[in-house]
Amino acid sequence: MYKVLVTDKVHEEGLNILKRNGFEVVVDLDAYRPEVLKERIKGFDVLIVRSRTKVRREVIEAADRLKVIARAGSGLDNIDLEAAREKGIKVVNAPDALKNAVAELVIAMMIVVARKAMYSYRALLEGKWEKVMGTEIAGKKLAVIGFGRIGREVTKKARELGMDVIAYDVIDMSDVAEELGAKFTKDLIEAIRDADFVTLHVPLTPETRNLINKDVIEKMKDGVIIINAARGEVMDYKALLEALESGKVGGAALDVYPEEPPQSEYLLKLIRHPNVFATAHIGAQTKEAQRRTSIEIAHRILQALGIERGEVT
Ligand SMILES: O=C(O)[C@H](O)COP(=O)(O)O
Repeated sequence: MYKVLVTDKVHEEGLNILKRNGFEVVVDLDAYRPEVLKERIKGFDVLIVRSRTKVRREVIEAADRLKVIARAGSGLDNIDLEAAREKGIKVVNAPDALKNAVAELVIAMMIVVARKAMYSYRALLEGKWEKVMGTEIAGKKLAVIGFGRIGREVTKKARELGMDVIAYDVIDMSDVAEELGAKFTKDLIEAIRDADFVTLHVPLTPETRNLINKDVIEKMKDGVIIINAARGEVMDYKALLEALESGKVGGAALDVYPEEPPQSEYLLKLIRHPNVFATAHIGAQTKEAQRRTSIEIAHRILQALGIERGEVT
């Protein structure tokens, strides 16, 4: 019988699929801490995590039976893929299940910041009636940085709302962009240069760490609005704070941070900035996405173990 350890909140529907297949499923939400996980992992064949659990080399090396690490979500930056590969442990994720949830949040964030709605709301809480003046998103130019599943979903929705989209990626995807009525470039600066809105959708890798740095921000249009629902580390938030303070950046919406929850002084300053709308990594936090993710991940686990047919990517 396969034993599964779940260290983050995962929808029960996917876990029930595993149980129906004879798996023993143990949910231990305290085991996400690396020092606990190192011990707890022993005896388990499958580990299911979200972004909170960091599956580092020490954990992987301490595992004695582990065959599959399942990321109930998309980003794999919290898993040491190299260490897993070395031990022959398969890593699976569910990149399709949450793209709509993230894309909807990104569209909402663009509108909230463009309309300065967060400012009006904060003022209202203080008893002030602030009829702030905003801008519309229709007819504006959006740069989508990273043209994977989420970037493409954002593009689709932004086009429906009348935005002009330019997509950037390192892989040529001009055909897909054309189908969605967007332009495509492999040149980051070309993508951001004239954009009114910039939204980030790259995975966190050594190549994308700090991708949106001070130099890149300087090349953006004055008053640009930046959205980050990808990973905090892909952008230099100290540079963003400076750019917000100087007025170079007109506003920002952030769902992710280099430390979660954010505690450093500059991050707290950033999320308290009047032109910032910030949320707590809720991109994939919808009932629909969590349900779909758990089901997708259950099937990928069954496939990885050869119980069900299908390709494991
Ligand atoms: O990469 C992801 O799947 C998203 O960022 C969501 O992360 P979470 O599952 O930790 O909420």
